[in-house]
Amino acid sequence: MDDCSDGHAGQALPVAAARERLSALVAPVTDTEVVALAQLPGRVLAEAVSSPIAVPGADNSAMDGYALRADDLAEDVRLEVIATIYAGHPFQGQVGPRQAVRIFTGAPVPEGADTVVMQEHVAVDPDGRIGFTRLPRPGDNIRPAGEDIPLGAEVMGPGTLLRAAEIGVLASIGHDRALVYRRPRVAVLATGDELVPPGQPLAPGQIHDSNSATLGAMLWRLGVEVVDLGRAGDDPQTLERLFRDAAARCDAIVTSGGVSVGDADHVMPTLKRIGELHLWKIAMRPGRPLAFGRIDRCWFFGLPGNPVSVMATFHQIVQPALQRMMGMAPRPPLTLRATLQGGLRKKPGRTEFSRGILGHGEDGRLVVASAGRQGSGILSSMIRANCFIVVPQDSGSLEDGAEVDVQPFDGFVW
Ligand SMILES: Nc1nc2c(c(=O)[nH]1)N[C@H]1C(S)=C(S)[C@@H](COP(=O)(O)OP(=O)(O)OC[C@H]3O[C@@H](n4cnc5c(N)ncnc54)[C@H](O)[C@@H]3O)O[C@H]1N2
Ligand code: MOO
Ligand SMILES: [Mg+2]
Repeated sequence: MDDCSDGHAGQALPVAAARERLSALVAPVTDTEVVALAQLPGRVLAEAVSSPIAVPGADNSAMDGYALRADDLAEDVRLEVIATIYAGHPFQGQVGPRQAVRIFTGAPVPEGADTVVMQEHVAVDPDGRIGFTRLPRPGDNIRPAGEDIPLGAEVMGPGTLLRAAEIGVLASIGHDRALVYRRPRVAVLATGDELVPPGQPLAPGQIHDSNSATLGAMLWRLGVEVVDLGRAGDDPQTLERLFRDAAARCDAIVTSGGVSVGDADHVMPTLKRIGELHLWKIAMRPGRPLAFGRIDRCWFFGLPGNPVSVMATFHQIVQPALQRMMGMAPRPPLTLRATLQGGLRKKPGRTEFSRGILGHGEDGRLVVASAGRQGSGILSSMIRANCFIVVPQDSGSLEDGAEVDVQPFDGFVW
């Protein structure tokens, strides 16, 4: 059965269309809060930030050496050293003709001087005067005021994901906090009568719930607030109660399992009954029977139960939508072209995200090979893989040597 009887979603939607539908519906969380620097990694900036200062604030030395006047650059000249300047200790005086100052990296260049010679290129006479063993060019080794950030420059805009570099720039312009969007609160629920939490023994027919752990890790890496709802059995009443509770206090719910067409698959009908179903089934493999909708103001992502389907649908569908909720500017996944080694079996009909191992061939070109068996229950192969090989929906099997798109796991969520 490939139909969704409410008419919202008939055939499985192509991946690009599913992404478009989600991004048209899901809006950023609008609440903001002020957060201190140490808590900023992974947060999203909610305002434009301009620099109240120039960075650096003054011309300063890039080397340990001597600051002097370019006019005095000559082989046979001798300069009198009139002061020593350390970083943090500006010199108030002037450097006149035939004068130099001893200067260290980061120290402000005094008035009159316009060139720094590194100390390795200087000979010091017994009387303390200096000459050159190698002549610098005029202006050498001076970092001009504002060379990193001019006074008043806008350094980043709203929607910027704050990583180490962004947080460092905020610090460099003197900000010890930033206005950021509130982190979306995302509930995680694993469904299935067979599920037992890790740490407890298995009875016959049971399996450990790995999806909660995988989803928790991916959501943590993404930077949302995770609410772990644990596990629910395949019972519509229980699901309804948990969905309603989560919808009342979360911005999104991510479930796994029970979303296909089996008699114990109650997630999609429950969502339809108590909320809105916007989309069911995406033409992707793994991950076809994904259900997306909302309950009141809470977005709902019903992911398939198979562990690799969870990771693939999270990467392709859930993550971009949550990034949008986080207020982030869209970041399409990095896609590279590589030469396939060894071929790939595929039937036309769904875009396939095959686990691949990407590297360089002998001629230096990018090559990719299958990470092994591609069953959607084979989670351990995600450890070996370092990319998805993206095989288009209408494509059949690919031969050895075919050119393919690959999406490297970017270290952000994986
Ligand atoms: N007749 C059809 N059967 C199936 C179809 C179909 O189109 N027609 N689609 C298949 C595809 S594709 C997928 S994907 C799965 C999705 O099934 P569900 O979302 O209903 O997931 P479950 O049936 O609950 O579980 C599938 C599989 O995953 C294991 N699982 C579930 N939860 C967890 C967990 N938290 N941790 C680890 N493993 C979990 C579960 O035991 C099952 O083995 O449906 C196909 N069937
Ligand atoms: O869509 Mo499913 O994840 O192929 O087994
Ligand atoms: Mg099922």
